[in-house]
Amino acid sequence: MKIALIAHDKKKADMIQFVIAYKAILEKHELYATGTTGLRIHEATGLPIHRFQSGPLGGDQEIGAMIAQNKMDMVIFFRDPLTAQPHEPDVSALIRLCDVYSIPLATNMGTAEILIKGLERGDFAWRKIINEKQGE
Ligand SMILES: O=C(CO)COP(=O)(O)O
Repeated sequence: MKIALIAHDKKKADMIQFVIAYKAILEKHELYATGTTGLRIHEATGLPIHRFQSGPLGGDQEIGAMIAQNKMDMVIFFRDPLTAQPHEPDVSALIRLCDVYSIPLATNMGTAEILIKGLERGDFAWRKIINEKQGE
């Protein structure tokens, strides 16, 4: 499964903690991230991770484009709800596309833990069925 990991600056420490805690599960999947989040995760865990542009430079939109092509299976996006982002339209667009395509999305640690545990349990096998139908 293809999983996108994104965190705003004040949430990056939470994201690293999360990836370390669930490394054994996440390492079985293909990981993608916005630029700085991906770099920080890679430095902290050594996990291979495909990095897009930094969020403010288009990274959210690149991940959105993958969703629109049905090439992303899950998004974990630790947003900072207390800081204005210069690229807020991109953030909203990414969240909107998750809803358009019914892609599982967690925007905080509590929900992310449930998604990851569900992933390990096989709750997202339906995504594989959709991907196989597309010949992925
Ligand atoms: O801004 C972001 C998401 O909206 C995250 O981008 P970075 O991972 O490059 O900091």
